[in-house]
Amino acid sequence: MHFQSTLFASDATTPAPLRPDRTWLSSGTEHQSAAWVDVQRGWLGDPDGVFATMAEEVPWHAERRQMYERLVHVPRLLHTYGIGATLPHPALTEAMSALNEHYLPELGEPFVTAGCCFYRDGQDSVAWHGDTVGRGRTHDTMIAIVSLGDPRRLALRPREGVVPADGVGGSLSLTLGHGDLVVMGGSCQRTWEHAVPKQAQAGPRISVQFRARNVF
Ligand SMILES: O=C(O)CCC(=O)C(=O)O
Ligand SMILES: [Fe+2]
Repeated sequence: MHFQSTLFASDATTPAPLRPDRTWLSSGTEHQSAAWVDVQRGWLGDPDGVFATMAEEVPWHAERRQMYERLVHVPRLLHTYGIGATLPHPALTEAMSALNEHYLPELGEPFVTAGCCFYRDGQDSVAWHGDTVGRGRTHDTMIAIVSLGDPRRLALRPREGVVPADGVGGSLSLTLGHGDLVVMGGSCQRTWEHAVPKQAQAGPRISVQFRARNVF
C-alpha cells in the first residue's frame, strides 16, 4: 500500500494519460472549418506545487492598454514564456511535451509558447475575444489551457453568423478547476469568442495557455 501511494503521489510531475473529451462547437461548412473544445479534468501533475511555484516565482506584471483615449488596466497579471524559455515548474514542461505528443498529428506543429495569467480575485477577468493576433486570425490552430487554483468560468459564444453545433445551445460555459485542461481547436479563435467573466467571489487562479508559433 505504502509503495503505491508513493508511486502515485499527488506531487508527481507527470500529467495523467491524455484522453480528452471533445465537444463540437460548430460543424464545418464549405466556407468555414469546424470548431471544438477538448476537456480533461484533473490532468496536470502536481497542481498544488505548480500553483505555489508560479504564484511566487513568475515575474508577473500588470499591463495597461490604450482603449480609445484612455489607458486602462488589464484586469489580471501576465507573463509569457516565449519560444525556448524554461518553464517555471517541471510539471509544465512535461505537460507541454505530452500535449505535443498527443496533438502534433492534428495540429501539424508543436506548442512552443506558454502565456500565463494570474487572476487575483473575482474582479480580475478577460473580456470577450478570440486569440486572433497572428496566424489565429486566418488559420485553424489550437490553444491548450491549464487552469490552477480557484475554479473560474470559461465562457464561449459563436461570433455573428456562426451556427452552433446541435446540442450546443448558442453558448457554452466550462468551469475550469485545479489541474483541468481545456483545448480550443479548429476555427475556434476566428469563429467563436471566449471570456473569463468577473464574479462576486473567487480566490486566486492561474491559467497557462500553450500556443503554436505566431499565435497570440
Ligand atoms: O484564463 C484563461 O483561461 C483564458 C485566458 C485567455 O483567453 C487569453 O489570455 O487569451
Ligand atoms: Fe484568449
